[in-house]
Amino acid sequence: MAPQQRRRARVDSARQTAYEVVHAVSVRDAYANLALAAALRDHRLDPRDAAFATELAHGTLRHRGGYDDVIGRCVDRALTKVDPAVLDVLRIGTHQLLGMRVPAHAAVATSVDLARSVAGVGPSKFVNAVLRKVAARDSDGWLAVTAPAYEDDPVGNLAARHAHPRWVVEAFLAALRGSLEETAAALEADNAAPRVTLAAWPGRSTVDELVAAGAIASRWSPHGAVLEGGDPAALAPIASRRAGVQDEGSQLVALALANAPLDGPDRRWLDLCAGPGGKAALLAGLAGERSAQLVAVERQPHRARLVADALQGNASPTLTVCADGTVPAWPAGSFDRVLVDAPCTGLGALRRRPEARWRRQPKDVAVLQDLQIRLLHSALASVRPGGLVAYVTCSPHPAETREVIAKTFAGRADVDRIDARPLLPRVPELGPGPDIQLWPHRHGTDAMYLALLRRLQ
Ligand SMILES: C[S@@+](CC[C@H](N)C(=O)[O-])C[C@H]1O[C@@H](n2cnc3c(N)ncnc32)[C@H](O)[C@@H]1O
Repeated sequence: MAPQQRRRARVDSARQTAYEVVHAVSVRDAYANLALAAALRDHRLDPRDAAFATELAHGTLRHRGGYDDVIGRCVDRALTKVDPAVLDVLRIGTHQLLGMRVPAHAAVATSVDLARSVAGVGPSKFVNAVLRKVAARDSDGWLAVTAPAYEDDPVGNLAARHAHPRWVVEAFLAALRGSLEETAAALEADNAAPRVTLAAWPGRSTVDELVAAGAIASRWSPHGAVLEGGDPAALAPIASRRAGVQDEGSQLVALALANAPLDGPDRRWLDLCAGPGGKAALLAGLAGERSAQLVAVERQPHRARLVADALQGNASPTLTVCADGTVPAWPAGSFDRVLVDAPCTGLGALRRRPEARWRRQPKDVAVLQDLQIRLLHSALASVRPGGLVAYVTCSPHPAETREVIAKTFAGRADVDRIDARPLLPRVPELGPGPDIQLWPHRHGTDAMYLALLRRLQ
């Protein structure tokens, strides 16, 4: 198509912004939050248009699997044969039709304009024809076609209804010990935007300062505060890097490790998987209050730099090391407390990463489990006898949580499990123990998992 032909279509900036984000995720595997921030900057949208573009991009990405099913029933070829740019326009149009209150004529007309702009006149006619078919039913009408009946296949029904891949629903159901009702609540919670939570890093700022700046003290973390609206970066403690944006669940698991009773010395703390440094910043402040020192390890150089930045300004000395945590670069038994915040699927943080549920694949789990077990063995080698190890994931998938613990324990008589629940005495519904599972639908936090272990000899 000739460039002048593309230029003729008038596309509003909000939809153009959403398209750029959705397309960057589709073809470049971009992170939606980074792509959205860049696109919002480029297009300088006013707050109302920015909110519309954000909902359009996030909603489209969140529901992508379900929308592809609908679109697939409205085209005469496999979706792999549709131009990726055109497919993304169709997805954005479908979200306006089925997920937002955009009138059908506006959703179709603006999508036709967008298709003409990004792909040409021919594809814009195709988009018009397909979206008219999509518009023939509403969301419930399409679910009646695409979702299996709950009575026949409850997992398939929940997957379609709440826009999650089937394997993720199965993992949540297993983590929630077979409760379909709670699984539905967990899936629903994943589709709501989380509140912005802040952490006042001990020794650098206080919750009172965050409250004075407009936030509300958190329910459980004594270092947390919730910002109901506005840009967190505009708050003085955040701008001056004395506080950070951090989910309350992340704060709670770090606090459980820091507050667990420990016999003997308590001077050397290790964060084995520290990038980008949220928990390290909190732990470093807590360690400093007890004259302990935090060593933060991260394998990726650019993420190790982020850790060093986050720790800059900590009241007591810290050390950031760029290294592979599975190969300890320090003598065995060097540390008193060790955090393994293991690389994981991130299925516990789907609220913040709308595209992640469709990007992750079941085969990722086995690869990650192998690394998680190796990191946990390494942590157990790094802690002194009597010392504590916290194994943490932001995933509730049993293969990344209780299975990792069970497999690591197999053949080891030198490790004990500690009931972590009493360490968070005010937090309800932590699970049957001894480990802790937080959930968005129960706690309003990411689905963080924590197992606390003590090295015996
Ligand atoms: C879940 S993230 C940690 C989040 C971090 N604790 C925070 O609160 O900001 C896991 C991190 O482990 C790092 N990682 C992966 N493999 C590693 C390894 N073998 N050794 C050390 N770090 C590793 C990843 O690059 C990633 O930054």
